[in-house]
Amino acid sequence: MDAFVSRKRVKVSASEVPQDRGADSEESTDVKLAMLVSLHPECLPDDLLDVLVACEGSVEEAASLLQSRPDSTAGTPRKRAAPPSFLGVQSSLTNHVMTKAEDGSLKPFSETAGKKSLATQKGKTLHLFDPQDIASHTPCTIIHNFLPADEANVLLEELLQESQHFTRHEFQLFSRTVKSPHSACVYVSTPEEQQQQISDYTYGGTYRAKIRQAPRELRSVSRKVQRAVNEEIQKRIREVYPDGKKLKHQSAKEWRPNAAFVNCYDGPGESVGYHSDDLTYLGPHPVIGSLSLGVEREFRIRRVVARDEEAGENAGSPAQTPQSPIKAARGDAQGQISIHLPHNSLLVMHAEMQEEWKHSIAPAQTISPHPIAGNRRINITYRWYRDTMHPRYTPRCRCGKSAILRCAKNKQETRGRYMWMCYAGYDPGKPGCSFFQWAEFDDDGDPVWEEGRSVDLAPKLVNFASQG
Ligand SMILES: O=C(O)CCC(=O)C(=O)O
Ligand SMILES: [Fe+2]
Repeated sequence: MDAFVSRKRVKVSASEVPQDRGADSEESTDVKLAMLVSLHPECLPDDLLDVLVACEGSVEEAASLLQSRPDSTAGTPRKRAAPPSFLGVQSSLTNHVMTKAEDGSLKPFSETAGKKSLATQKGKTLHLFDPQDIASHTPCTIIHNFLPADEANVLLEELLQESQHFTRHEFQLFSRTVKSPHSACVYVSTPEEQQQQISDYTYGGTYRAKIRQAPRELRSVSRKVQRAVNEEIQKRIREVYPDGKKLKHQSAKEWRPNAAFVNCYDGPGESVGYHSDDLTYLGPHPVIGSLSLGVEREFRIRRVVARDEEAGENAGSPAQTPQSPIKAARGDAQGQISIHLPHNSLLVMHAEMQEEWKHSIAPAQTISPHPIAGNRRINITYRWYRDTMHPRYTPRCRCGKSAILRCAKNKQETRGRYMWMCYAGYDPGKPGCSFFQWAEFDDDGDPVWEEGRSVDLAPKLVNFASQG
């Protein structure tokens, strides 16, 4: 996961400043907001943003202001509104598009707006349930009741057992150590890979000590996930992408998961802030298969709006770029879309997702307990790390660490280009070296290195499905 964690921006000298570095200032607002959300998951992000603005962007001041105010104080951010009462009711997932009305209650979308244009407004949430609506208006597709019921339960039980080993990612916020508002663990296929992940791979810029070998059900289910995700990718290409062709830099190969992040959200307050997933090992335009088990929760997404797009003539009407082949719900540049993820649903985050959208699991005020998981939700994101992006091949910054890959978002001239950056830009408290290099990829999204560089030495991660 590309961390919602704080990333202190490193100043680089003028000669090293790429045109798009302005993207960072926009990013940092998100990151600052994510910090506040992780500190105050009970508050609405919009309200936290107001506090952040009032404190002229100082997270430290905003955090101390929020801390010092009793709940009853006027101006204190509102507590989150109660979630819809139909949370957890999987059988009603047909053709209901709900949106929040002025008074905060959920109303059928048809009552609050014209049926055809799925419009969201700043600060509003558009709730989508129907797989067809989700496929048409978001960069995701969903399959409900994905596994046979028994198989889903066995997998859930296995991962609930595993969850005793999960840890909370810790990060530094000024003088405080802040913990991620949910626990997680990374899984790979073999003990050798486990070691390699600990020593070579970073997550959101930091090395992780907790990597485990994928247990039986997690691997076995991956075969079904692999098949379904490949089918969904082909369907997406045929039905949605321009000229029925894969996106530029999207891999043309079969999607073969070889790593999984498993998250546990224990209770309604646990969450993950808005982020996009780290591209460093996935490469450009990755596809991710995300299986949800246990308590139903809301997966919220919002499109990343470049500053020039927001200020310019496209404001309120997101551009339809080649990478963004679907016309997103109008105005969702400002509002957000909520996709409800019931037990045993497979969400496919398609190739256009990570570069152009951010996603989160919003805290809920109430949840419907699950008969096996109680208050817990388990989520597995099956990922395919590219052999060609092994940390032995990717550039090292002047700190001697593997650089991280990011996509430029802000300026029209450079939007969509990729860059290698010093990992410390993600790790607050570390000065970093301000390393920067544009990243070049071929049409299939594999890196193009300078001539003579060998890329056959690193051990390849083993595909889960190829294991017994
Ligand atoms: O829990 C989820 O559905 C999303 C998790 C996620 O975003 C991640 O692991 O990067
Ligand atoms: Fe994520």
